[in-house]
Amino acid sequence: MAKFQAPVQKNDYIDVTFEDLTHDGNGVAKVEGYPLFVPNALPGERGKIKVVKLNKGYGFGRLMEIYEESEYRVQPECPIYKECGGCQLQHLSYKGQLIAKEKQVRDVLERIGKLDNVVVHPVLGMDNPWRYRNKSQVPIGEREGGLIGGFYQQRSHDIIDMDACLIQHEQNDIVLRKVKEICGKYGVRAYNEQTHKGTLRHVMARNGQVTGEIMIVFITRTQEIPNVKKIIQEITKEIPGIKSIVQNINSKRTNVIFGEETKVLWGEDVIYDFIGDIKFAISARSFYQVNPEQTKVLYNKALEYADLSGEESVIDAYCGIGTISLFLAQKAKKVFGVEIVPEAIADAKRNAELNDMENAEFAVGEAETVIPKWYAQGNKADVLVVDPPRKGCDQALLDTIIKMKPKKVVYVSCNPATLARDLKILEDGGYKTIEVQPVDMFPQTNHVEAVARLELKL
Ligand SMILES: C[S@@+](CC[C@H](N)C(=O)[O-])C[C@H]1O[C@@H](n2cnc3c(N)ncnc32)[C@H](O)[C@@H]1O
Repeated sequence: MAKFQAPVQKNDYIDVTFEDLTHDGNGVAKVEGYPLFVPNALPGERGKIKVVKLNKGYGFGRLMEIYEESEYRVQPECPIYKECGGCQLQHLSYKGQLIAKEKQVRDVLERIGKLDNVVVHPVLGMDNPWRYRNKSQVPIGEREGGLIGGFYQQRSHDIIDMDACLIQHEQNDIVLRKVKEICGKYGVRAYNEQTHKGTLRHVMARNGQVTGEIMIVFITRTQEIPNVKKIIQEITKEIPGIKSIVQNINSKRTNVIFGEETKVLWGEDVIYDFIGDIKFAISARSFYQVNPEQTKVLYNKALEYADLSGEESVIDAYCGIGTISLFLAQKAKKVFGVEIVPEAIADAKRNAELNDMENAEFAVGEAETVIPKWYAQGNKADVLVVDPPRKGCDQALLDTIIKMKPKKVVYVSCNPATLARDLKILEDGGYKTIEVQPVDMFPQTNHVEAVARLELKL
């Protein structure tokens, strides 16, 4: 077999023009068609790079000098942007981010979904693309006897201590600073991955941005937290708005954050928040969208695409705590939600009651198991909504949708690549993708959400 020969050598210094941006925020330059991915470079820029790694079909470079800057390049706002892995696009203006995200969605729909003619609308962005996150979840470490907490440095497990995160709601910054200070003062040791000793692994803070209610979750290796009573006393005194303090125990040697056991240390087991007029109870383990302002935009778009008259039976697959289900239930005859996390389904049932909605029912289980079972029992939906995790829908669910033939499918996605893959399967199975609306739920990062409207072809 012929040995692979790249048109450049490792450690070469070369001048390039950047043509594109990858989905993970790297600039792309091509040398004789061979792509080189370069962090921090932007489309339209010219500069000098050092070639640092060569793979068979692509390589990596380091940006050494920019000769011509993109009109969209800006100074990153955050002082730890370079070290922290949380944001990838702070060096691109917000207008530039929206243009790049629209292109990203359009490109994968064409490349993976083979959908050349689908209408992709401009991304719906935020007026203020900062301080939007309602949830902060950080690993805890130690330095000079005190506790530190923040993000892992890119491609490492070294913790960058963080006092403020500019995409985080200010309330969560305050909570995290206080928790580090108070727990450190009372002798709580951070968990050490190497020795598998110490107590505190992660801290999660979540706030209801409409209600101002706060939940803190301590994720610990051990059942006991030293001086826990004093810690709680001080936290509840120092943090206004605190409604719930919860402990989750994860005693395994693992990268997975949460363990199986969750117990309430103080206050309620949930906090409450509103999206639009609907009130939601949110427990520690339940998924809840991190950007509430844009969630309303996203759910209203899903509701618009479902185009309900009040007579429809609707299935909401991957329903979480029933957020989309209850939005749809306002306009549908009946909504059936399915979700794999039992705590989330308990929240969903509580949420239906909380809002006096009697036309929503919820089931625990895998969407790909429960929905085929419903179909086998003769149950059908007029409209089916899916909002899967990043890996997209399971093939068994897509097969059932194709057999069940709901007139409309609304696909909410946080990963354009799996969205495109699944739309292709649904298109091959008799659906037409009419339009796709990207929504920027995650400004400053490379992530983008999108909602697609599909109709059954006649
Ligand atoms: C992107 S979230 C969407 C949740 C909800 N629609 C919302 O907007 O808040 C995906 C949800 O799917 C759930 N999930 C993951 N795999 C699943 C599966 N195989 N079957 C059902 N639910 C699943 C997750 O627990 C999570 O709540």
